[in-house]
Amino acid sequence: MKEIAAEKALEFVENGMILGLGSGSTVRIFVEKLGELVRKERLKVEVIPTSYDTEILAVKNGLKVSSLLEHPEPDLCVDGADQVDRKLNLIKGGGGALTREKIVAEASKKFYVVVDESKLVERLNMAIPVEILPFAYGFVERRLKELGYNCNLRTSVRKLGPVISDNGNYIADVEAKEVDVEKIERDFRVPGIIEHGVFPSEMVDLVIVGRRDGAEIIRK
Ligand SMILES: O=C[C@H](O)[C@H](O)[C@H](O)COP(=O)(O)O
Repeated sequence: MKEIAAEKALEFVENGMILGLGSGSTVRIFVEKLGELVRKERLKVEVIPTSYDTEILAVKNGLKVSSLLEHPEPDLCVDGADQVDRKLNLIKGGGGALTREKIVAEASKKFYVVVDESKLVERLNMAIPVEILPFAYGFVERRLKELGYNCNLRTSVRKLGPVISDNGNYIADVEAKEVDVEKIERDFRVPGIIEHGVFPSEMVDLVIVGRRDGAEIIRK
């Protein structure tokens, strides 16, 4: 179903485009398919990856990697999500790439999200990935606790200590009693929080949902 969503997103790619590339398993499929398309159709496309993972994959698939310095306004950003609600608010950052993802999504003229149907939820309800400057961690944890949130530093069985993001920061998964998008935007304005994984629906142009029987496009 991820493949169906990725395949559909390819239909929006045009010759000459600068494409923001998100991160995660759905985007990985999109990147491989994009590489094939660019080779086959000899398209001139440049990409701006949002993680080392996507960057390496893009290069291996023959895509020309660029940056926001050269192209501060990409034409289209394609990215996955961990959860999507009915209004098209998202939670992202399951892979810890949320900060660069939010930057590239916001910089781009269009932001399209590719998900399989398991990501659609009535209400956002998972812990929110948050990128935190290590220097500030103790303070951020305390402040979030005062505001009623539970902060869990992300760890991995393959590494001692906290997971470190591509930007050299900690990633925490923050439990909220309720994911109220506007409240999160207010509450998470804490010095030391670099970015959080709630992407408000205003950022999103459309969501492509891969289903067993084909792709569904949800617009706002
Ligand atoms: O940090 C990771 C990203 O936000 C991903 O886009 C998100 O976790 C969805 O990934 P996947 O397509 O693997 O479910």
